[in-house]
Amino acid sequence: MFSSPSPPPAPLEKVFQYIDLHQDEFVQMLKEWVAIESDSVQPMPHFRQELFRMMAVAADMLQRLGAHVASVDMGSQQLPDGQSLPIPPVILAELGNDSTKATVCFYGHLDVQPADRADGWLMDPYMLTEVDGKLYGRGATDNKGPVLAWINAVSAFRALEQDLPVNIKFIIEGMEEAGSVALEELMEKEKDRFFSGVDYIVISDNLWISQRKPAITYGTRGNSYFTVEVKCRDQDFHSGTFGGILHEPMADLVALLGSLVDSSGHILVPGIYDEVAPVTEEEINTYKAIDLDLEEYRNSSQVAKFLFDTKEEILMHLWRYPSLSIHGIEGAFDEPGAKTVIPGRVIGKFSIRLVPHMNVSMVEKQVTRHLEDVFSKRNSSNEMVVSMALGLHPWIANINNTHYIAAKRAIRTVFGTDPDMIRDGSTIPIAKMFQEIVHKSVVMIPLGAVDDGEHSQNEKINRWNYIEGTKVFAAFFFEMAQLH
Ligand SMILES: NCCCC(=O)N[C@@H](Cc1c[nH]cn1)C(=O)O
Ligand SMILES: [Zn+2]
Ligand SMILES: [Zn+2]
Repeated sequence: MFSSPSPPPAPLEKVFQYIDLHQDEFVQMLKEWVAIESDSVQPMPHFRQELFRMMAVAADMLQRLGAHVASVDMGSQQLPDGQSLPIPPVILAELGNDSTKATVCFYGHLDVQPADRADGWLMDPYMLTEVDGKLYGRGATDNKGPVLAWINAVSAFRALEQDLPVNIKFIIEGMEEAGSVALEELMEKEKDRFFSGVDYIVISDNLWISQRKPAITYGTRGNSYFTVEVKCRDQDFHSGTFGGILHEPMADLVALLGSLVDSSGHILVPGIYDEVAPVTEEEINTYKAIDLDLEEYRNSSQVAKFLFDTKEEILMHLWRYPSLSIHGIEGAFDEPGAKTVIPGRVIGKFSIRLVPHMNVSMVEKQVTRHLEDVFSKRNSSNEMVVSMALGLHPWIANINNTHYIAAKRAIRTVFGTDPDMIRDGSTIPIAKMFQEIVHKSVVMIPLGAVDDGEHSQNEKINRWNYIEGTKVFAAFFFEMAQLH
């Protein structure tokens, strides 16, 4: 699949050698970062302390590299149970201020998803463990490895006393997995200050679609997340005493949830597909060019059969069509055993992944109207309340922008192949914020392979991806300077 990469341009040769020679140090650094339990999802003081420690370690490292570093106080987070927890600082750092050079800003996050050995990890999730070139540990690929790869690339130039080809800025947060709490306000505040001199944004917080072939990401879906509450009363009922004489909340809710999507994945909410961008022939050709082995993908996902049979259909339904997922029911009886309960109040949760040019508030109206219609036909005496808890916009970029060209060249230099040009079916809300608030164009340069298992048990990054990814970032600095 790959031709062997031609030798890197002379200025990069030493940098690549340096990266190869120092790879064990880079892995050791990742080990130290993974050992910090910077879980932003579980609202416990221990994890918050770890998050603060993580941000301090990163700030210190950037300072030692010679960056000017500000750790911005983000205030506190009010939790639904009344608890208030401090938000870890966001790092805004800059290295170089040469007006003749391009300024590239890297966004990353150092918080992680929860991880517990008892959930099925084969090793301590906070002890980076290498097996067959795979570096297992929570945060290894999401997102500590890629953040470190960017820093390693900068440090290689510094150690060799080579002039950095671009000015670098960093925005690094510690609450991404909890929804990037308070980040939007910071971006509003900083758009004419920290971000004013930035030319391009790079994010490396997603994965390739292949195990071996690199990729560049130019779009993500958005998400509108709904809750639908059906309530009879605040207490449960005995089904022997009340079964047969009630409109049961759970029966209403199951009918409501069952009205949303059919067995072929088609969303049944009227009007929902109206604004979806029409498919073009040119676009279909881009999906054809992508190197996806459907059988390998299906097998590694442990799924018997997908809803669609061809690569093009699968990619389109992941990236450029909306999808509706039902996530769970709060208040439902979900324990083992045969409890004869009728839940008195239940809350269903589902979300719709949004694509260009769907509009969040239009989707909110369409979903609410549809659920009200279905509910009214049931003549239920229960109360129903629909709310949209999250409304995240889809993001799509122009792949002809300079930083896309630089990223493609950098990947070709390191891997000897052109990248897959991909979109991502999930949501990285900050990309749209950069576009809408800061008015900067984003390129996503993922480093991890499709089987890295972000958010899952046994998350890993391959040593190869981590080290070659470090070279990609170094080559990217060089290519950006050539194109500027
Ligand atoms: N590959 C990057 C994944 C980032 C991610 O998991 N984002 C979340 C964000 C989100 C959307 N709705 C609620 N949170 C995702 O689920 O897409
Ligand atoms: Zn992430
Ligand atoms: Zn994540």
